[in-house]
Amino acid sequence: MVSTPPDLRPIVISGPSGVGKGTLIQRLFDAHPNIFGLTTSHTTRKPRPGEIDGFTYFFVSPAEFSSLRSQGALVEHAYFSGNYYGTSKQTIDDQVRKGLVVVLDIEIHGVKQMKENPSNDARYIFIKPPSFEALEMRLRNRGTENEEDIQKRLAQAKAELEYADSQGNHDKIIVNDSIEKAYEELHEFIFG
Ligand SMILES: Nc1ncnc2c1ncn2[C@@H]1O[C@H](COP(=O)(O)OP(=O)(O)OP(=O)(O)O)[C@@H](O)[C@H]1O
Repeated sequence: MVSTPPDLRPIVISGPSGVGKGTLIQRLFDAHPNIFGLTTSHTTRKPRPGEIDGFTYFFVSPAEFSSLRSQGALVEHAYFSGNYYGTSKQTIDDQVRKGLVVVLDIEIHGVKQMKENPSNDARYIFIKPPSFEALEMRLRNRGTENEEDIQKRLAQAKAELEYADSQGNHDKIIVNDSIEKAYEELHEFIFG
């Protein structure tokens, strides 16, 4: 049976790096094919071999990115490691037009930018680690970052956790202790 969430607004999922956002989102997509849609970001980064323009990213020049930004075409944008990244209104609208519920996986600054504009009507979910130590262990066990990157991500995680602890910043906070329980809670929030 195809189940559709009762609330069709975009779902914004944030939380520190390594907390399990990607894992939870993948489960959601696998369990409910053709219900959710991901957006395609714009970036000024150069494509890597195998990356496809308009699919992996929309690859644009710094001038094009700046123009999109000044036109207000981006709902959120960030500068990371020498390049700009952003989500356009258009990519969200494209998915909505296909009848899909948009899921956005974005970091704290993006969440703040989206919330500054009330026309970005969305549901905000924060994924929290059971403890800071557990987060550090997950990041290390994942083995995809070097030590410097891990330290950067942990410093950023502190700011994200403080933001999440302030009242009213998210519609739902889920502690990802057991992945099964966290997924159940996510599912209940989205479909309940
Ligand atoms: N509940 C859990 N218990 C233990 N390990 C977990 C749990 N949830 C996820 N993990 C593991 O933690 C690691 C980080 O998960 P994931 O890559 O989904 O994080 P993320 O929040 O998407 O990170 P990033 O923002 O850096 O992409 C993975 O190795 C994943 O298998």
